[in-house]
This record gives sequence, structure tokens and C-alpha cells, in this order.
Amino acid sequence: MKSINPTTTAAWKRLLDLAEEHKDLKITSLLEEHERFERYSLRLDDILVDYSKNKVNDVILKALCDLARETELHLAIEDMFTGKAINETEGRAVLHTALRNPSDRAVYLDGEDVMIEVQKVLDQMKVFADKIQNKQWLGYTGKPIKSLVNIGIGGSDLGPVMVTEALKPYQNPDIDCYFVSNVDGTHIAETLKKVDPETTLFFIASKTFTTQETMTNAHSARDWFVGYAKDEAAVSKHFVALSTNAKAVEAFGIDPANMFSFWDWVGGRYSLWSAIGLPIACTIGFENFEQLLQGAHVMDEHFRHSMFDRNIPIVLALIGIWNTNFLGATSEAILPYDQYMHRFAAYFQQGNMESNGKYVSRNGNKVAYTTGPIIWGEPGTNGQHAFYQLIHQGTHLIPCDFIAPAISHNPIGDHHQKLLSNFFAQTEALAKGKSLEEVKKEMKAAGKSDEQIEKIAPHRVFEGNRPTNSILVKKITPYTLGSLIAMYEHKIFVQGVIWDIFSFDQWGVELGKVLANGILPELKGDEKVTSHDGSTNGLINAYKKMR
Ligand SMILES: O=P(O)(O)OC[C@H]1O[C@](O)(CO)[C@@H](O)[C@@H]1O
Repeated sequence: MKSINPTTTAAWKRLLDLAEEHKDLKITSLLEEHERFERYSLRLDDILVDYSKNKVNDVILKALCDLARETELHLAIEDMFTGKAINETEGRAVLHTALRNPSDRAVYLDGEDVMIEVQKVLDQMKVFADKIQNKQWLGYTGKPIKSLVNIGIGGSDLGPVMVTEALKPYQNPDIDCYFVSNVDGTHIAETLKKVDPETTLFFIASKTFTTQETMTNAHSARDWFVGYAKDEAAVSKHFVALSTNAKAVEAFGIDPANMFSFWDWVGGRYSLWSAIGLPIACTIGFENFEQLLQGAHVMDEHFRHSMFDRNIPIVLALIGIWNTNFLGATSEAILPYDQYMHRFAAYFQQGNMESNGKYVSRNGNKVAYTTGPIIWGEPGTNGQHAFYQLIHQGTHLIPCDFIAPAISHNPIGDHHQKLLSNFFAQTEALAKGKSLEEVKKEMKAAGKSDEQIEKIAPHRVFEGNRPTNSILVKKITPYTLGSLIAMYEHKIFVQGVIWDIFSFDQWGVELGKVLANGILPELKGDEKVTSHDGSTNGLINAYKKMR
């Protein structure tokens, strides 16, 4: 991919001027524009994305689309879908879209149609997931599997956790799914307390099959299991591997027949669509897993073929760039008003920050502009009673994405209407705010003295004019969730292209890993450590005295 510094484009300069010209732009005035909601919202199947409560107008949106054109987004999109090695620092293609592509549409990589292998693994996953769901996969004492334990971290954990949680209503009630990621022994210990070795299946999920946390947990799980089974041969009934590294899987002692493969062109944080999704398929059934893929595919098609200004991921990405690079936002909150989606923000912390948390441009120079935002969030309404204070009255500009289903999986009394009334009210309050005059009038009507009003009123003012996107879906189904995930994936991709960074590597996680490997042997024994800086030596030596 060509390196194009976005700040050298005519569109960027125009956007800087527009930001200055429109610095007093008020969302409330924009909302009065004729048919603003109709013009500033997009739909795809059961998903409605309302971006009307942003500080953007037609002129700004046009300039943002020009920026996408000038940074050659259209070429980058085709490069990704057609298997060009756009992950240049690792020399790899980026083809997670092929994992959810219908099998009769070839996707070529180095002259080979990857769909043949993709379909083979999907068939293998279907057979396996059906056996688990139908109680035909039996443990070493002949009992069906009841507990699934996924051992993985990062992309080999967060996607399956998020999706199985979000799709709990589709879960087979006879199967429980647990996730162990942290190398902290507590994680595996507490999980093993809940499961029975005779009815538990472990997925060792690791693209590389070398990740310290995963391999440590995998060995502990294996030791625990063999301690009960007293038979190494029983491992083949209770351990399967999800990986690209066949050699390491075999060395660990997992039967190659129980290995589900994927490929180096699947990035870890884009891997839930691959064999890494097997725990999802075993939990919600393979047909539902296929629906997840189908929903993502529909978003892929929309993204690849829609005009920039009618393209949901592109519009969201451009608004994000406006907020970040021209209005000064440094973070974005993802706020699902759906308890099942409680890991959605955590999932996109990796998805977004591991992709776009980079300060080196594609030509190797340090960028002179802000790139990936800090992603955070919790489900509403919990967040309202925690951090929304800062979103409403803090000194940071925090653009927020509100996400909610119109139909709840648990329609108890008026819970869902109460939930949604909060969703709608929050976006309205953030846009509108409350003026000093309104506060004073309200306080006067409540019988407050002039002195009280003078003292308290400023604290009760809401500046408003805080941007939000509202993403309303009919219901959280496997299909809709697939589309929503793909929507954010493509948003991240678009922003990476415009920021001129490589979104599909993650060199920034390496240094800490290497240093930890150096420190690990130093923690053995009581000798004083002197090989580091004063603080690190001090901490290690204090630890040795405390233990
Ligand atoms: O699947 P693996 O190879 O165990 O890697 C796990 C995670 O570690 C990382 O490489 C770095 O944290 C992630 O990108 C990845 O999702």
C-alpha cells in the first residue's frame, strides 16, 4: 500500500479550515435541519446507524469523503479483499473476509483459491460441533461433554468470549463454556474447580501455539486432567487445538485429527471467524455460527461496494477522524445497552487499539497527528452511574457509540422500555445539554434562594454539544452480531488507511514479552538482582524478600 501522509492532502487542509470556520457549530442547530435524521442515518438489514448527532454538516462530510479518496481508500479496500500482502511488516495478506465468504466465490492468494481450505475446516468444525451439541463426543469414561474450556489469550480469547456472551440466548442449555486467558494461576484454578474431568473438553486456542500464557495454562490443564484420567491416551478425547502451527500442536501431544487449522493471513484479533470460533459453534450450534458469518459477509459486501457517503463503516470511520484529528478527541466510548454485550467494548479494545495504536507511518516516519483512539466502555445503564459524569461535564471530548436492540431476549415487565428510554435520553442530553438560564429558572421554580442559585447553578449546567452515534438493531441475533462486528472491523481498517499506518501488525506488544522472558529466570533463588535500572532491581529484590 502506498504511503500517503494525510496531512499533505488538499482535503486535510480544507478540513482544518472547516474546523476553524465551524468551531461554534451546535449539534442542536444541526438537528433542526430539514430531514437531518433521514439524511444522516444509514440502514443495512435490521441495523440502523444514526450519525445525525455529530458536529458534521454536508460540507464537512464531503471533505471527509475527499480525504478518503485522496488517501486512496478505494484501492486499499480492493487490496484487502483480493489478498494483497497489505500487512507489509509481516509480509502477509489480510483475508478474514474470506472466512465468511460463500464457498462458491473463489478468493485467490498466490494463485490458489483459499476457499477450498476454508470450506474444509468449516466442514470439520461442523462435524465436531454437531457431535458436541448432540452428545455424541464422549469423554474417557463414556460420558458426553458438558463443559468447554477455551484456553487462549488476546484474539484467541476475546472474540469467542464476547460472542458466546452476546449470544447466550442461543446457547445449548446442557453445555457451559469457560474461558481461561490470564497466566495468573487463579484463572485456571478457579475454572478447574467448576468442571469435571470426565465431561470437560479443552480448546487450546493459539495462532502461534507459543504464547506463554496459553501454553502455561494448557500444560496445567493437561496435568490436572491426566492426574484424574491416569491415562495419557485419554488426552485425545479431551483436548483439541485451534492453531496455525501443526508442529507445535503435535509436540504438545494433541492428536493431529483434533487440530482445527487456520492461516497466517488471519490476524489474531480478526480470528473469531476461523477455527478460533469453534467454541462458539459448539456452544450455540453450527447453524448459528454460520449465521454469524453470513451477517459479517453482508456487511463486507456493503463495505466493498457502497459509495463512500452511504457506506456505514466508512461514514463511522470518517466521523471518528473528524472527532479525533479536527475536534481533539482522544478516546471513544462504546456503550451497548444490552447486558449480553458486556464484553463488546473489551473486544474492540484489542480490535481497535492493537490495530491503530501506532505512531509510525507506512513509510517508517513518525506521524505528526493523532492516530487510534483509546477505546473503552461498559454496558448502559451501569455506565451512567459510574463514568457518564465525565462524558457529560468533564473536560475531555468523548464521542460515544450507543448500541441497543429494539427487542429484548428477556421481555420482563417494562425493563426494556426503561433501558431504551435511558439510551435515547443520554444521546439527547449529550447533544442538547442544559443552559445556565434553564438551570436558574428550574431552581427558582423549586423555591431556591438567590444565594443558593448563584452558588449551585453553574455546577448543574451541561454544555452539551457532545457527539454520539446511535446504533439501533432489531434484535441481537447471530446474524446481526456478525454484521456489527464486521462494521467495526472495517471502520478500524478505513481509519488505519487514512492515518497511513499498518493496522494488521502488533510489534508494540513484543518488548514487554521479551523483557519478561529475561526476568523470569532472575526470579528464581534469593540472589540480589542488579542487571536492571534502579527501580526494576528494587522491585524484583523487594519481591524476593516478601515471598
Ligand atoms: O493466538 P496467539 O498466537 O496465542 O496470540 C494471542 C494474542 O497475542 C498477540 O499476538 C499479542 O498480544 C495478539 O495479537 C494475539 O491475539
